[in-house]
Amino acid sequence: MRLKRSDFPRWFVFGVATSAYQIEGAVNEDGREHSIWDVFSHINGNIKNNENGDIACDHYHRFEEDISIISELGLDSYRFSIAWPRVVKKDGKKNEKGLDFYNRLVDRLLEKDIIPFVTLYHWDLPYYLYEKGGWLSNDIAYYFRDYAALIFEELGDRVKYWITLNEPWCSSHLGYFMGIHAPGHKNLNEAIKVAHNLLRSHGYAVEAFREIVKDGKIGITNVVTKVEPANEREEDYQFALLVDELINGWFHDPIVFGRYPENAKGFLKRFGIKIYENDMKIISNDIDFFGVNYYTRQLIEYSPENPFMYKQIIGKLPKTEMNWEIYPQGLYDMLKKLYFRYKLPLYITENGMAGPDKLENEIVNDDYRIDYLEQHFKMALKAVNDGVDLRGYFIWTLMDNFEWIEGYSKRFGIIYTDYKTQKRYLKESALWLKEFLSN
Ligand SMILES: N=[N+]=NCCCCNC(=O)[C@@H]1[C@H]2[C@H](O)[C@@H](O)[C@H](O)[C@@H](CO)[C@@H]12
Repeated sequence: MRLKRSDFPRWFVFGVATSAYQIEGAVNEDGREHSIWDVFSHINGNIKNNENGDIACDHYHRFEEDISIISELGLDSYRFSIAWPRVVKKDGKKNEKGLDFYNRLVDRLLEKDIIPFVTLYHWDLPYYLYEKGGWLSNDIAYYFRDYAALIFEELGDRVKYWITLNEPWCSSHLGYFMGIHAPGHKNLNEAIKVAHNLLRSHGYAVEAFREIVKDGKIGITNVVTKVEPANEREEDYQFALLVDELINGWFHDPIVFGRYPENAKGFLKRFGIKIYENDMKIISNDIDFFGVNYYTRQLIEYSPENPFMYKQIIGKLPKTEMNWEIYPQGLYDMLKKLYFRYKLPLYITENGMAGPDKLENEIVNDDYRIDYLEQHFKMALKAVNDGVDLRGYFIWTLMDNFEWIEGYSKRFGIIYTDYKTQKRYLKESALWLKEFLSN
């Protein structure tokens, strides 16, 4: 039975998502300062083919065209992020030209009847703050609060949906423990401290938001991975529960319950990791929704010979170009788990896949992406019908863009980006989406 837009409630929002560093380019234009990703991507070996976001999709100059495509597809909303280095200069003063770009972007969206959903931080920390300690410094929360307040003042009259942070798990664990994201540190103690300062920063921004944007809604977006035992063994089950707390609960519980998950805390303490509990009152300032970025599941197996006594197993389901299993059931499971545990409205703020997309005669036949999206749409609808207060779904992503350490080798877009010409081509999935949204 073919899924139709009218199967969803009328108020359900369909959107598409991007982030500043992945699409804007113009990294040295109009006084933009450098971010930790500008520095990290220019260090040889960090990014596949030593690529970087210097030009990306040149969205800084092509945003009108890109918004026209969003409008042409019939999407309700567009989620994008503000580049902190573009709007606050090293001396702390605001960068008028940077703010002007986002004002024009928002105004264009509103002209086209597209609801702006703004992410304040999607990983591009100003490098001048990193030099002062960055997310490791207690003071970062006050810098973030001041940056957030500036943006709320600037755009809050027209933007009513806000996300403080995108995926603090990635910023802390990939950036400070695994070292594969900027700034490339490999220290679990640092990662846990960074996670705490990210949550503190989130809390201070929410406090500022309540004073400045009285009629707005604010939340935080976490990547939510379904964690399952690799086998039916009790130990696998126990470690799956633990990993679920470490990667999911760690970034949700403090915001709703004002405390970190117990098992994960005990587990980290046994490895000598210092746990921070200050500012839990600020961290647990009420929010209006959780953003859910869903991609796949993780299979966990008890493995005593490993330092953390477990290991991740690669499952047997069909995979995307990122080698992530395609597992729509996990989306449904996690939407139910999040909603019934935290009782907060949810938006799927990212879901999508990297595919082997080839442009031939100006066509990209990505029927695998149509199937992926339809399967995940169905799981979202199932969750809504089962009582989950799910209010929208944003596809990751609008157009192929800079996929972090994968550079431009991975294509997640429903629009194909030809980086040589900067031409945009609607993939079959975009044409399918347009048809889906039209009925
Ligand atoms: N096992 N396992 N894997 C699942 C863990 C995925 C972690 N990466 C993300 O969530 C990033 C998120 C980011 O917001 C966006 O900027 C990225 O472009 C997408 C695609 O990569 C996703």
